Amino acid sequence: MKIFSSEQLYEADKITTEKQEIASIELMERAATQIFSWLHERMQGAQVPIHIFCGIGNNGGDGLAVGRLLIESGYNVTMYVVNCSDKRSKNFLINYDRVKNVTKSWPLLMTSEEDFPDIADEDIIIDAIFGIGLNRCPGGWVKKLIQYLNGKKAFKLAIDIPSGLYANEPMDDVEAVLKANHTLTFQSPKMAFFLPETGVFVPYFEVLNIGLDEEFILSQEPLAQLIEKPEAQRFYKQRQKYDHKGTYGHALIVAGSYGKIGAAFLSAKSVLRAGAGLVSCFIPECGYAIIQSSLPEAMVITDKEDDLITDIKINFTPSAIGIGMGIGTNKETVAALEKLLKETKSPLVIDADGLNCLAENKSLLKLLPKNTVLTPHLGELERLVGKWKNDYDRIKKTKSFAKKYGAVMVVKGANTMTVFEDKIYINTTGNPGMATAGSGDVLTGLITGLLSQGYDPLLASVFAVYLHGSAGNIASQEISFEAVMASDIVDRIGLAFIELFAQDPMPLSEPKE
Ligand SMILES: NC(=O)C1=CN([C@@H]2O[C@H](COP(=O)(O)OP(=O)(O)OC[C@H]3O[C@@H](n4cnc5c(N)ncnc54)[C@H](O)[C@@H]3O)[C@@H](O)[C@H]2O)[C@@H](O)CC1
Ligand SMILES: Nc1ncnc2c1ncn2[C@@H]1O[C@H](COP(=O)(O)OP(=O)(O)O)[C@@H](O)[C@H]1O
Ligand SMILES: [K+]
Repeated sequence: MKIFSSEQLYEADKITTEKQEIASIELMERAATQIFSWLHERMQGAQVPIHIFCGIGNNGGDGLAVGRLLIESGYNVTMYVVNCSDKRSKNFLINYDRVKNVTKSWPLLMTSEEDFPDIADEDIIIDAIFGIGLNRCPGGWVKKLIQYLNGKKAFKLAIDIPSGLYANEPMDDVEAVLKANHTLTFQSPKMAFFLPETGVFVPYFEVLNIGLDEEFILSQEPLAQLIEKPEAQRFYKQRQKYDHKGTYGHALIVAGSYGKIGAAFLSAKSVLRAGAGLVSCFIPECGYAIIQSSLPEAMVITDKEDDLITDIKINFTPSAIGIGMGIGTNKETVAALEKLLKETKSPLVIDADGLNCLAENKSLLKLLPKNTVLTPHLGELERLVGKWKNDYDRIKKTKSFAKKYGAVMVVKGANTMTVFEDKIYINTTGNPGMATAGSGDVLTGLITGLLSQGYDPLLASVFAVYLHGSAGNIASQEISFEAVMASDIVDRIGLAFIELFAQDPMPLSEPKE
């Protein structure tokens, strides 16, 4: 699924009404009907009080239209107009009149704190105050209203976007955003849903297709591409009957130091689970017996030093190299990394201390072979690109870093974001159970394993991130978020491959047109 900007959505809206020869009020009715159906399917006529807070723009118009449809079906609805300005939109006014025609009374007008209504814990709040047309920070009593609603336990459903958030810009005031329980958004998820600062206001969302012009949508370069199951399925390369282990490459993992040999174990195991034909681990001498006995499928080459990596000597050309997990940032190790960067022709993934070595020795960055994959978490990213003002500034900095060094940047976290050239891919799998020691090592192994099988660096990264999150999801479903360890993730990579092509259970009801 593609993520579009608010500007693109307004344009799509305009082109759709022109091409389909419909009035924009009809598009609003489509949108409102979808929201009504969503609610009706779940509420089945229940007389739970529903409070709809409508702004004076088209988001408010949506709210009024939803309210009217609910009332016509016998629901217990109260509508409020959050009268923050006189500039009511045309479609707001049409729906305002329609409400009057159906209910024989006007919605309640709110102009100050005195108008805030009582809301019980069991009630439902619908937020139609501001949509993607928010153009300044909600202030005064409107901000207080948002805070008042946030203080209520009632279930909060936001239309299009929680009020106070911009679709694709940083928010102004964290205190002036509605904390929605669920958001029903039109046509395309918004960028704000996937970034840590703003995404907390959108714990769950669904996209409603309101039939905007397909041709226009397809012609647009999105802000980002969301990676869900259908996209991931297309990445998968089928194995052929006469393939042999040579077909899938001989990968190299360079990892570990005294006390951190586990990083080599986890990443090398992950390389094999990803499907590489062979894996060799280059580790300090002290890890030899550990890896040989814990992972007999892997071959082991050791450094001349007992507890550090100082000189990476190998006698084969790896099909891919994953380097950096638990290696430390010792001077000799940095020198070993520098030599490898200068000499290798293999596709490369650099993680963890490998990234810290680069950050502490920025002159090494210009040695990065083109298309090298870097997998920083936010701490490591900051050491590479410097401090950022907000999530959008971080994206900008990551993009320019990726361009400058020709790197594929895999920025890890919830909704891991892969950045390459001008493109952004946002992952949808994974869960907080994966915030555990070594889960990043497993990801590096997975990327290395896919590179080894001939996936190109960008594809290997985006696909590995998806599979890694999916393995984490399977693990947490089995044993809880808390109990997941990196070993559990690595051992479910196989199930993640199987899940990729598993049929989803039948939906409860047929999708609506
Ligand atoms: N294709 C689409 O994208 C469709 C969009 N629709 C709805 O239209 C919405 C966008 O509507 P609008 O462009 O009218 O914008 P909004 O309804 O989001 O709000 C903008 C209005 O509020 C005012 N305003 C903005 N920030 C304010 C603030 N901080 N304090 C006080 N007033 C403020 C603006 O001046 C403007 O009058 C979408 O979010 C969606 O809900 C739907 O009706 C259907 C189609
Ligand atoms: N809240 C979360 N939701 C989804 N994925 C997460 C979450 N927290 C961590 N992860 C994933 O877990 C991995 C953690 O990697 P990293 O921070 O490098 O850990 P380590 O250094 O311990 O291996 C990343 O792939 C990250 O995307
Ligand atoms: K809203």
